[in-house]
Amino acid sequence: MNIVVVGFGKMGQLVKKTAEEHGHQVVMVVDITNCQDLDALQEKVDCVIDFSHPDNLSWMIPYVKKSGAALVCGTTGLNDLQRKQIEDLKDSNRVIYSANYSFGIAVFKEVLSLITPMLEDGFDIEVIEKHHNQKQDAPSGTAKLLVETMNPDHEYKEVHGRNGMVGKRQKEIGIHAVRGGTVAGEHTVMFLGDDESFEITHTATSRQIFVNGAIRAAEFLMKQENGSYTMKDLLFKN
Ligand SMILES: NC(=O)C1=CN([C@@H]2O[C@H](COP(=O)(O)OP(=O)(O)OC[C@H]3O[C@@H](n4cnc5c(N)ncnc54)[C@H](OP(=O)(O)O)[C@@H]3O)[C@@H](O)[C@H]2O)C=CC1
Ligand SMILES: O=C(O)C1=N[C@H](C(=O)O)C[C@H](O)C1
Repeated sequence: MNIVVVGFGKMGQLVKKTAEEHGHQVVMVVDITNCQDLDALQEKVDCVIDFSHPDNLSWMIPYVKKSGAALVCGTTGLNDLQRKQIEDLKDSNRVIYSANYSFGIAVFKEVLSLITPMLEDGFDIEVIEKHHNQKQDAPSGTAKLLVETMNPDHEYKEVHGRNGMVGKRQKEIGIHAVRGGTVAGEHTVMFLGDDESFEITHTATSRQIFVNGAIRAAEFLMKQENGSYTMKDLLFKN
């Protein structure tokens, strides 16, 4: 597969290395400074893999539409319009967006879909995410994804941190972001009841799990028709 890697930070560098180890060709590494050079690229591009910054979407979306390349997007901190622009590619391209390409989080999400309705009465929900001190967005895209999964109809108020005279807890999900050191990513959902509580934690001990998932997603897209896919599709179809 011929791949264009967008962003050459911590993730982009590992995506290039791992894609090449899988026998794929990284035909260009692009960011906002050289994206205009894509037009001169001789090779056909099969897939664009993006782990960078939301600003890159302004040129990336027109590029994938024009070229027909598949898109694997992992950049977080997107606004609603940017999420919709990615989703809208389903009519013209093969696309997958996930705030977390690890298989553990894909399974975690399925578990939450199953158990949250059972715990609605009597358990308070809090989410804690921990990341390295270079992370630019908060809360993490994964924390948002887990909250969306538990709160599809917005029945719970989403409360980011607490400070001051906040009053008694309402029907809410508390979301807390911790930043420090080199933590690759940890997400905990806590269910706190009367005289009992439990929590589920996913810990990434390196970024390689995200990269492996993203490359597997790209390989999966190569076998699909145009459409928008999710990590759940990879769990059950691959
Ligand atoms: N979905 C998933 O599984 C995962 C998602 N991520 C997400 O991937 C993204 C990148 O993470 P990571 O590699 O750790 O971050 P880095 O900061 O290491 O790299 C970010 C890249 O984006 C570029 N960039 C920064 N600011 C801008 C801007 N304003 N406009 C255009 N490009 C910009 C940087 O270029 P320069 O070096 O020139 O600043 C760099 O190439 C983040 O959104 C992160 O949350 C991360 C891990 C897993
Ligand atoms: O920036 C990171 O590092 C990560 N970002 C993603 C997120 O925002 O959820 C995924 C992962 O936790 C690492």
